[in-house]
Amino acid sequence: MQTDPKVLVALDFASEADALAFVDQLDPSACRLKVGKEMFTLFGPQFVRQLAQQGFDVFLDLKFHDIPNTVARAVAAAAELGVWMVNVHASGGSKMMKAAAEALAPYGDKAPKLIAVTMLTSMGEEELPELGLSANSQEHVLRLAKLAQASGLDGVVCSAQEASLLKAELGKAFELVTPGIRPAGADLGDQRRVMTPKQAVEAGSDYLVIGRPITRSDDPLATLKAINASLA
Ligand SMILES: O=c1ccn([C@@H]2O[C@H](COP(=O)(O)O)[C@@H](O)[C@H]2O)c(=O)[nH]1
Repeated sequence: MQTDPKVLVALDFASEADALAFVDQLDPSACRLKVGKEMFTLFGPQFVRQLAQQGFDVFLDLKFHDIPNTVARAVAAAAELGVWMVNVHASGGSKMMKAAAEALAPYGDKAPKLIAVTMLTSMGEEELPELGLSANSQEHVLRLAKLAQASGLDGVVCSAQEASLLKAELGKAFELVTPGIRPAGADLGDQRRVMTPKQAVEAGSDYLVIGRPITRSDDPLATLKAINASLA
């Protein structure tokens, strides 16, 4: 068993009972859990507390993006919930990210890791011009990641395709959380900038966010076990 599991299973279920039945089969030493917008909107903070009480590290993936005061209060509320990681959008800017980091300072070593979303892994480079951006995806992600680092954040959400560049430019300690992970041959769904679990870790990903390839697999436990084995 691992002491610092790299796989964060994305719990994107429409039913709380189905999610809890799935979680009951998991071991906190084999994976961490991610709760996103669907489950938090449906089942709220009590659902998150329950996962934490079952011994899981929880990444609360609500991608806060608002004025600095609102985001600061939201990340502090996440810290009160006892989550392990929380995130904001880097495109909210440095004032917003600094306010979030300052709001977590009083929690000391109990503070959740604070990370910033750079460019969604569902987006392809060809979508940047419609946002008024002339950079390619590596340049865009690097720019936002540098801003997040300068704002005092612990790391970023990016695609594993940008991981080696970010590690080289921003150093080993700046943590990279990478969704868009697909075992070889798996359905991509709406993900565009993808890599396999093994490639992602080799490229420098610290944590791999994996949802449907595990939760919708015929045998989710066997799939998780195979992914963990591929990383060993
Ligand atoms: O850039 C991002 C940011 C967040 N996500 C979230 O990760 C999971 C991925 O699920 P899969 O089923 O493995 O595609 C999902 O909860 C997203 O909201 C992301 O995919 N990309």
